[in-house]
Amino acid sequence: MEKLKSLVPNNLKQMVAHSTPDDLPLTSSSLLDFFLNLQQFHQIVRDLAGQESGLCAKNIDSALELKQKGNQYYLSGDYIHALSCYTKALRVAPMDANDKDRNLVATLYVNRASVSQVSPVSLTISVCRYAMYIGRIQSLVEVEVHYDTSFHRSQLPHLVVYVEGGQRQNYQSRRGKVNVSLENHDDAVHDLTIAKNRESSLAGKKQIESELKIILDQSNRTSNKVVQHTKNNLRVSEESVQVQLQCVTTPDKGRGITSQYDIPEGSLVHSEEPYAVTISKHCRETHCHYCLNELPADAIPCTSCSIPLYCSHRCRGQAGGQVFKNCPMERNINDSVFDNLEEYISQITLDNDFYPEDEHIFEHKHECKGVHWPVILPSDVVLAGRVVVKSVQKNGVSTDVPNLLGKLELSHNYSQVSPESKLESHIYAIVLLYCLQHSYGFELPINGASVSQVVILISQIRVNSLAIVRMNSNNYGLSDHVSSGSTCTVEQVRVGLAIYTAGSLFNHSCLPNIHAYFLSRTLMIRTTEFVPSGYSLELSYGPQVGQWDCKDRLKFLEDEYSFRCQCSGCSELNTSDLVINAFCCVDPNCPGVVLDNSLLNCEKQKRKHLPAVPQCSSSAPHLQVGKLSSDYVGLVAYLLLEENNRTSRYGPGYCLKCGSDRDLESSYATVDEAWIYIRRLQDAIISKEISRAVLLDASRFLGLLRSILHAYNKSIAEAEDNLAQAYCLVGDLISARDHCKASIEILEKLYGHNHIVIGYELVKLSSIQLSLDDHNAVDTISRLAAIFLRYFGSHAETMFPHLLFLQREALKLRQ
Ligand SMILES: C[S@@+](CC[C@H](N)C(=O)[O-])C[C@H]1O[C@@H](n2cnc3c(N)ncnc32)[C@H](O)[C@@H]1O
Repeated sequence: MEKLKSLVPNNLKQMVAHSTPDDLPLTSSSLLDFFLNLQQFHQIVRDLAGQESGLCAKNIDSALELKQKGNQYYLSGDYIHALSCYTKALRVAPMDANDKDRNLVATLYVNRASVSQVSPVSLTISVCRYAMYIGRIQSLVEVEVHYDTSFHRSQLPHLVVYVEGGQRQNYQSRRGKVNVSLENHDDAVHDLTIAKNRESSLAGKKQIESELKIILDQSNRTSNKVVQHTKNNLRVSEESVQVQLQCVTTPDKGRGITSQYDIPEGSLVHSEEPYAVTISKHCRETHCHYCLNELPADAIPCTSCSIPLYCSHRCRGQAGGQVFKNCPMERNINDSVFDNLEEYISQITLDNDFYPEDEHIFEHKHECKGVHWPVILPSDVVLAGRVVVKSVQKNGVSTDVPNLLGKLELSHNYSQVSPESKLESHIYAIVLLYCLQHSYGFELPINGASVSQVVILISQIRVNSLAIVRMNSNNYGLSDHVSSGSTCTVEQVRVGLAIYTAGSLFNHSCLPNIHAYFLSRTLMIRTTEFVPSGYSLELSYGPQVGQWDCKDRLKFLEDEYSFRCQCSGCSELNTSDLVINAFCCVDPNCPGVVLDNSLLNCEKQKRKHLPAVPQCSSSAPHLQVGKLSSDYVGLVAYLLLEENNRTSRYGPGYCLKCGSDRDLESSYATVDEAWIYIRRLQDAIISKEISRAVLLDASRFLGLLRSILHAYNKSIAEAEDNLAQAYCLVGDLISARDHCKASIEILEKLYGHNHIVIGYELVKLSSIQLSLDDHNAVDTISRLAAIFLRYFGSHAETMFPHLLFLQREALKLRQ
């Protein structure tokens, strides 16, 4: 893209750089004319969209080689590697290739099903997952599914389902394997241990031992993984939205969403399927391209180009614009397994049981054949491509792009974006339209009008798209010998980008009263506090009070979304913003706050930016200065920032309470020095080599930080957290617990006691407490469970399966 940019003549660049939405048809057609006469442009489009140069990896020789390797692994009893080889072979096997007079793809599916003691593992797992859903796991561990060995492409597997009676020889072993697939590692280890004890042959014992080792490895890697694919899918329909929302126009934020009635805390207020989605580039090999959940070992590639991978036939079918009949997820929970089992199995295995529906768009078609552009163009541009294609598919090929996209009615920020960004979106719009025409082949008019619409669309996507995230967990530095597999910290991973038409109407607040999360690709929105009728429902687009100070939040929102935030967090004083990056008073007995110039100015600005109309404030009560009569810091700062009280004594570097002067320059120098030692500790944590000297230095400099920074400064919380992690690693859990608590104490001041961030921090604390057999873990776990319930409601365990483990442990401690 840089190449194309450099070729644009200066006068055209200037014209585009200073364009307004009204000029777009002219600037777009001028740039289009220029590119059409440019050899390099046509070459770039050919490289990006040409199927001949595509990534399509179909190759019969590689497929046969991989199949051969898989067979060798299979014969040697290494089923995990066999499965991996067959899956890789499936990815590259041409659909029509034959091997020994049989269709190669069909053979590979049979081979894959034969893996794991000829029990078709993925099918058994699916059956068990279904059984789990309807509460019949105990009876289903005895189900076996057989493939007819004559399975051929045209002749789908003949399935026999029966309850195992007398054959209990391998029962525990098989159940162990199923449990592994369900990430139910404790049970798997238990089952396999029994199987090993029962197994009489030496070879059999060895094999089970190797499986046990794999499970323990897997368990270490995934025991805390938060997202469970199938559970995600299954639970979507369990809870329905009961609240009637309305779209209103607000004076300072454009359209927004309110409720006509009071809404209790923790209510599900919105649920929506995306209009269009695209997978994050770093997740293309690890996550399903349709539901965005993590891929299982037996992933399924696109049959024609083998590039996108799916977690199931169902997802592949849906990406191909098809839906299943009688979705089993919507079944009555009391349905009998055996009434539905055969039907269920046929649904998850038979491609021909799909049928197309208008609502389901063939998402992948225009990106098929291994073309390069979905991998190379930025995610928001690829998403723009999906929106264009969906519009065309829904409304017909002949319709004009301008009319199609108008229906989305999304807001945009084209007028406010930088000149550089305007030029880029022009270039991307032209390239995208040519790529779509090349690889998808629809008759889309490419002219000034259509290009300008795509320029606006890209701008709309930048303002309105939501990043789909998954929660992932890490071991909190507890070494294996102390962790007993129970430790966990949570981080968010972006797995996709999506447009939700109604979801994009929710405005931003740095003190949000709703929380968005995703089950597969379904957006869920839930209130995190009581919302009175008529109040705005606002989520956070990223930054929140407690996370960054006000000036950093404002900058982020200006840079990313081109608006000056008008939320109550940015226009009313709150304790968090005053203390998050503040210094303390030089008088150790004074609790006052010392701010530098930029922080002080930003806090003073809040008074100027108070909105004309009283806000529907969503701020948590404990953060509102007006209600902070008991919070000394907040009250003092409030009074001193009043215009009347503004004297030079209360400028930058002065304590806002007593007026004592702090030397900011030397304070900054000391803080910088302290951070050198804390960063050394962070590096040591990453390398897991923590020397006593590094630990002692970091502790000493934490003391120094505490003597300079305000007691609620976020850097202290971070340093405390680092020390907690380091002490975990060296096995000093008592010190780890103290530092962890100290960090939480600060974060509670910044975010409020019931914020989800506190929930995640309490997960760490409870892990340490459990490892210490500390009975306070019971309270910590019940507190964090209440927070998760507030943010995720009935989906809490789906989003965070580790919760179940923690609750079980709390129960044990109580007994
Ligand atoms: C995703 S849209 C939300 C719906 C939008 N208000 C509309 O009318 O379509 C995001 C845009 O809403 C406006 N907005 C959202 N939150 C805001 C806030 N806290 N302060 C000011 N403007 C806001 C900005 O113009 C932003 O670019």
